[in-house]
Amino acid sequence: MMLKVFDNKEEISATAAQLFIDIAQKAVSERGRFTVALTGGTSPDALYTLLSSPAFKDKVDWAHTFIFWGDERWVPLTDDKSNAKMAHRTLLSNVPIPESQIFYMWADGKSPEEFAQEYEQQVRQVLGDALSFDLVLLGMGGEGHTASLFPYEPVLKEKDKLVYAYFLASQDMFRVTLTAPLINKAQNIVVMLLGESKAAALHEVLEGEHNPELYPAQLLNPENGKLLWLVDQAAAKDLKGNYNS
Ligand SMILES: O=C(O)[C@H](O)[C@@H](O)[C@H](O)[C@H](O)COP(=O)(O)O
Repeated sequence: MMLKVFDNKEEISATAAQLFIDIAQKAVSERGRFTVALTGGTSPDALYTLLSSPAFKDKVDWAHTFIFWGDERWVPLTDDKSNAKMAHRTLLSNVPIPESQIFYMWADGKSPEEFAQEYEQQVRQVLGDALSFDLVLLGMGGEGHTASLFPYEPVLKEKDKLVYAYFLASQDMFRVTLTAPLINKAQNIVVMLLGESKAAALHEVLEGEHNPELYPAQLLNPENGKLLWLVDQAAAKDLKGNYNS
């Protein structure tokens, strides 16, 4: 695990954009394609905008890029609550990626559970036996959830399914999420988080007792890949360890 602390969102976004490009270029040169799971929330919008800007856009081989999501709210893509809507507006509508290589976590007229099974098949088809994303981008909520791995939900104990759908009663909506076992097969997991509201949870996740039921982000533990936290000073303020050395 590595953690880097930055002064502001611009610096986090610029670092994440360069990482995205480096990982994409390495994946395409070694395996002929780049597979990435995007994240929602407000943390990645500047990253997505940067990636689609003239300075960065041509550095990613979009024709060989496959886009998935770490999690999604079960709402139509036009709904403001859709994680994909923001990614589409800031990134995907501005880069030359084939529509067939964008795997939205939503389909009309299906149950979320049925959809999750189909999404798992698509993940298996694209990732092959290794089931390893080149990059999984994530955020973290102020109570320690990541993707749609929310505290005390049965999804936290899922060992077999790669993609899981369930009704999140506290938010009165269905969620679809990659499970921890799949996320942990990734080559690179990058978690971006900003703001004081994340500070207590970040401290507990990284330095508190192991209790992933309460702090699901503790489930992030890549099998062979790397885990990198990109955080701002406010989110890092309760950390005791020295991570920047
Ligand atoms: O699906 C969701 O409810 C959100 O996408 C959520 O998981 C978000 O990613 C984190 O809470 C971090 O949010 P911020 O990036 O806005 O801090």
